[in-house]
Amino acid sequence: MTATAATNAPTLPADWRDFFALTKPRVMSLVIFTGLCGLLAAPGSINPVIGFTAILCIALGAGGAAALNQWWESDIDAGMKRTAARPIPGGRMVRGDARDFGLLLSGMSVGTMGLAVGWLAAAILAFSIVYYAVIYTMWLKPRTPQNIVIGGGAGAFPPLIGWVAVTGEITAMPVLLFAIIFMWTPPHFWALALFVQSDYAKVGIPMMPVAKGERSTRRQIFIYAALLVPVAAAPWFIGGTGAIYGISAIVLSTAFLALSVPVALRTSTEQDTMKPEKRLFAFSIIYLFALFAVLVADRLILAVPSAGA
Ligand code: HEM
Ligand SMILES: CC(C)=CCC/C(C)=C/CC/C(C)=C/COP(=O)(O)OP(=O)(O)O
Repeated sequence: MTATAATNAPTLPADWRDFFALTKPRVMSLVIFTGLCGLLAAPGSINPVIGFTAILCIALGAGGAAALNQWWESDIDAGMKRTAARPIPGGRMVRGDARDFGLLLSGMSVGTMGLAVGWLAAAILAFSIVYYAVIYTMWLKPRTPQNIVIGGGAGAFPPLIGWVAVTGEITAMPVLLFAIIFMWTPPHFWALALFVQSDYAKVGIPMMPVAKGERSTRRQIFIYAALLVPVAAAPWFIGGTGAIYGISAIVLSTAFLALSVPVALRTSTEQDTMKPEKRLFAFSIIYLFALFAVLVADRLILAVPSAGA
């Protein structure tokens, strides 16, 4: 919960698998993918080696921030079933090693991004690391049920960073890509929080279902999913993409909204198997992968002259 809280003494030596686990690789795969899609969808071109370096830096920065997150909240992780086996609460790593690893990855990623790619992309990367590790993890998460609404901004930066790595400037399109993930994060996370809420309650984290109740959380999931429909389609409305993206975005977002309806209509007395919540959470991940894939497909198809004329 805090950097000074007591944690288990490690009983096993950490190996590379524990350091890898510290970067939350499964969650980060989508972070890296959205960053890559931001880079590939941006107008103009980038030297492939520099483009690869930019994506590597996003991966290292996100992994470093995840390590700092686990350094800070190892006692919270120890108290929840879902996270108790992580390297620190699992007794395989000392907290200081996680902190040093996180700082090293973060420093290397920002420095390399600045020197090899550009300082605007590096500054946004640095800000997103601080956003996740400090603003979200240390400040908002233990204090307010709005933690992930505001904190969700951290995970929304990668496509913006990828885009800026190519163009060197912040324009409407990368801001819209940021806005899409920003709107997507509350339904993504609260769907999961509804079926692991007892874990969060146990460790005193005021996640929305714990702090404001299920009814309010379910209503808010629907509201954010509804807002996501126009926000996801906005890149098409402003002429930043073609119809391939636009129509796919509307179809995907409408499906996401449709899956949020049974979640919104249920009441707290209907706990049972939590099937609608699990379905919405699983689809949230497919949704974002698909939306960003289609953004790139749209750009590549439109860029091929024979396909457009
Ligand atoms: C504050 C914002 C967010 C919160 C609180 C959150 C929380 C979570 C949690 C607790 C899980 C459960 C699995 C695990 O512990 O690894 C999860 C899964 C996942 N999240 Fe998020 N998430 C957030 C934002 C994001 C963002 C921005 C992305 C990517 C763009 C993302 C991608 C994923 C993916 C891919 C999984 C599935 C991982 C697996 O298969 O185990 N999340 N998220
Ligand atoms: C480039 C860069 C820094 C990107 C940021 C990456 C990113 C996806 C940040 C936000 C979200 C995230 C994984 C939250 C997990 O919540 P949690 O840490 O509260 O979850 P837990 O309960 O599993 O620890």
